[in-house]
Amino acid sequence: MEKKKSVFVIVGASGSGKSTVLNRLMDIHPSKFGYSISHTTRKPRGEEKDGIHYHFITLEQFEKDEKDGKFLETATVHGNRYGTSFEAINHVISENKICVLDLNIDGALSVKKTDYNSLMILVKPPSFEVLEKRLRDRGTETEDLIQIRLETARKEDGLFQKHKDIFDYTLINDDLDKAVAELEKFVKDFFNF
Ligand SMILES: Nc1ncnc2c1ncn2[C@@H]1O[C@H](COP(=O)(O)OP(=O)(O)OP(=O)(O)O)[C@@H](O)[C@H]1O
Repeated sequence: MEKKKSVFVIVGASGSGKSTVLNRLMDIHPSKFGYSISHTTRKPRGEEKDGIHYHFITLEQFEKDEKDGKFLETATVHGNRYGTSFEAINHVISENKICVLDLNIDGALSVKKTDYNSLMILVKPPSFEVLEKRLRDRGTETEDLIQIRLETARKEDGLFQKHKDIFDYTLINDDLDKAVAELEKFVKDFFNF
């Protein structure tokens, strides 16, 4: 029997607009999608609650879970560990929702190796110039960080090109309304709703 389609993977450079298009799509179809709750070794900030924003765990626990194969993918950001567990993904699926995963290329390749039946979308800005402008206008990063993100985006672009076969579709995020409409159509066709 064909495995149920249940995972929606979105990949793209920082600033390509992944969160923006996803949020729009989830606003249009609020009950269809769910984010898996990640595990992290970093400390909760402000109002963050364990089991809601993240599963906050110790480094020891993280390393044990990693060794036990509990994570689909892990990453280290600013010295903190982050991981997406199979359990967290399966929890979303058990609620009859499509599990949305915002991943880097390694994470996407990991999903490909599982037996999740997934839709893989690559989001691209229309050009590096536009990407630079959007990162700058977003106003969330210092100039140094913008330069680092742009350099990363150029490197990542090579990797996306190398692994282009894993993607079902490349969404060029130029005009936002058009990009969201295009994505919505593709997602509805794939997940059949
Ligand atoms: N089609 C678009 N037209 C104009 N601006 C856009 C468009 N899509 C996204 N943006 C803007 O570009 C900026 C980057 O978008 P967003 O934060 O969604 O990127 P992201 O890929 O999720 O980045 P990160 O990986 O860093 O979280 C935001 O300020 C957003 O409002």
